[in-house]
Amino acid sequence: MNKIFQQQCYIGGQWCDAQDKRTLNVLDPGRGTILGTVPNMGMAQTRRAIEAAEQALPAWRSRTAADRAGILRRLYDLMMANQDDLAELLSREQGKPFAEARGEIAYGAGYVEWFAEEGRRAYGEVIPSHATDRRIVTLRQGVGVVGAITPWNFPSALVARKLAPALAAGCTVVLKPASATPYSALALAALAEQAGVPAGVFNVVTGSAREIGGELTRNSAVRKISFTGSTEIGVELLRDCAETVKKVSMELGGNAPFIVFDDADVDAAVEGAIASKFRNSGQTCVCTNRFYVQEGVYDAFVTKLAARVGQLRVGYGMDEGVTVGPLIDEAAVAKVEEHLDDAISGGATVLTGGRRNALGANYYEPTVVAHVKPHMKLAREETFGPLAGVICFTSEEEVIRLANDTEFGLASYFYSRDLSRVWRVAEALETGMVGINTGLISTEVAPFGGVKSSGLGREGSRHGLEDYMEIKYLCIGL
Ligand SMILES: NC(=O)C1=CN([C@@H]2O[C@H](COP(=O)(O)OP(=O)(O)OC[C@H]3O[C@@H](n4cnc5c(N)ncnc54)[C@H](OP(=O)(O)O)[C@@H]3O)[C@@H](O)[C@H]2O)C=CC1
Ligand SMILES: O=C(O)CCCC(=O)O
Repeated sequence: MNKIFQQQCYIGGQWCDAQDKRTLNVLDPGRGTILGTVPNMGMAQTRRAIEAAEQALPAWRSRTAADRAGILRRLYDLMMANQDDLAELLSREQGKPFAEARGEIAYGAGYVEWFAEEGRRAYGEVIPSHATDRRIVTLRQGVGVVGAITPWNFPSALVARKLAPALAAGCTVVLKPASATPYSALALAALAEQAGVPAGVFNVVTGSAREIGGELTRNSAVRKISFTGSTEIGVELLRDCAETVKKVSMELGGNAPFIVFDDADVDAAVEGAIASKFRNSGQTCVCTNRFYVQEGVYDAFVTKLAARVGQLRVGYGMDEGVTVGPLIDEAAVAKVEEHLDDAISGGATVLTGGRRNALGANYYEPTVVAHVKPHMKLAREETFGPLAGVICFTSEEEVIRLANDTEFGLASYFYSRDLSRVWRVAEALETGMVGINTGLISTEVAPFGGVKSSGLGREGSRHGLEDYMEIKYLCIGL
């Protein structure tokens, strides 16, 4: 554990403190205790990290793709060899159950392995020419220095999902991880160092979001910003990136609908609902935020869902058998309470849960509420917690209108056994990702991303590499 538990930042291949030695405490959300500290850096040290990334860029981008792939492959091996230690660190700083944390490490490593392979296939093209004395060729080249900003809900996998395509494409990276969960990112930097990632190719800066973010977005040496987090901050970053016309990837908030039609397999839908709603205690941007169940199966679905949710075991992430950990902080618990109070005051009924858990301030019981109405807060705003509100609907046309009646467009889910309906509904839903008869859609081989206010760009799949590359067109006179 000692090798990967780093409490310093990583800049230009050196582990370092803030210039003025200021630090931030990092808490264990499950116990409220202090896990350690990290440097509280600002603008000057971010600039230094960008300079280190700029200096490392020419040598890194001129290595062969196979060479970069070999280093990424070693990083993948190291992540898997250290899976348990990484998972424990992740569980302690973020709160998710250890088994889920192990899953996140493997999921993140999957991106590293995928992009190690995909980087070798960054082909250009030869285009039939418009003139007999010219030839047209395109090259795909890495964008340059990348600024990456990641959230606390997947502190390891979301770093890997940005770092791996960037490095595979020949870019260098300055990362600002979430202040609540910096250790998983610093652990990846330690493993990247062991894997042979050269000094300056991957830099991690912790501290003031405004100062670090401000420098990353305004510095003209940074050619791309890749952000995962709230829509509010994403919009601010987009505005700040406009001045230096950076390429951007934005993976922002969601409000995923989960629709169960009368012809669905209700038991399968209940299992899908558990996976999609209660993963990471409901703190995932693709988590279901509102359930729509058709009138013919409504009662059966809510009864079975409540019974199944009642079996979930709330507890400290590192304790055996725990399936739902704490939320990240008390503000997150307060948001769940606000959404539940709003629903109850509008006539919704609690079927299970509906209160804080005695384990501590950040724990909340997994909750199911029935007779929810589409105008209620829990159906309009991202709850980001273990609260499942179920709305009854009558027709396909009505539910499509309700599902699309949101500024967000990240993920959606539906259950149906009617093939024609499957195509109709999949095409009509205004989201970047649709889970059909499944509640789990995340994998490194598929393009992850949203439409509308849920973001720009795709992560994972061959499209994920594209987001870190530019096309250069060569017109060759003969
Ligand atoms: N799409 C998703 O996966 C996520 C969505 N959310 C949604 O957002 C809500 C709020 O969560 P929150 O953690 O506050 O999300 P934020 O968007 O505030 O944080 C995400 C990341 O952005 C950083 N950040 C914050 N402000 C700035 C800034 N001005 N410039 C540059 N970087 C900045 C944060 O740093 P720091 O930690 O230092 O503040 C963190 O690294 C959640 O309840 C949820 O609804 C949250 C997380 C992930
Ligand atoms: O919350 C997110 O940003 C999504 C990360 C989890 C996933 O990839 O499914």
